[in-house]
Amino acid sequence: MKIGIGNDHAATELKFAIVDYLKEMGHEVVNFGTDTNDSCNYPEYGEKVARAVVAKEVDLGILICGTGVGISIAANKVKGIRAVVCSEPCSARLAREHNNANILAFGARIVGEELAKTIVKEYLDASFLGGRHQTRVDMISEIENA
Ligand SMILES: O=C(CO)[C@H](O)[C@H](O)COP(=O)(O)O
Repeated sequence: MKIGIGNDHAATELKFAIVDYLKEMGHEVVNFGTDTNDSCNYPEYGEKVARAVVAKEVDLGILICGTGVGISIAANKVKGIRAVVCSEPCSARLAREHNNANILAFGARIVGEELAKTIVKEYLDASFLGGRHQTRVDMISEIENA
């Protein structure tokens, strides 16, 4: 898959580790994040990845800030985005299976590198189950269109 990744200054090292991990797994990665530790503003990167996802320039997005919270809030302002913050792998898998989440977010100040990799793997290995879950995802889209 082609994965868009974005991060702020709190998550630069973890971003590099996740980029390497994604490439090891055979994914193509587009880096929209900062590559330095200089203080910056997470909404910029959340929006960039979100717009790439809705434009289908990438298949899915991964966002990392200090907590994963702010950057996912920013991404969720873009129509069509279902960004989720996950600090453990079960939620990451179910976010894909039930919610068809198109962006995974987590916090570099919350999860360590190995846990982050497990969260990413569970998310990417899962597939949307459709059925009753499609009905609910459609209802979320209707809220956006109201
Ligand atoms: O987690 C975040 C947003 O949810 C940011 O990474 C965090 O707020 C940055 O904080 P600071 O400027 O103090 O490094």
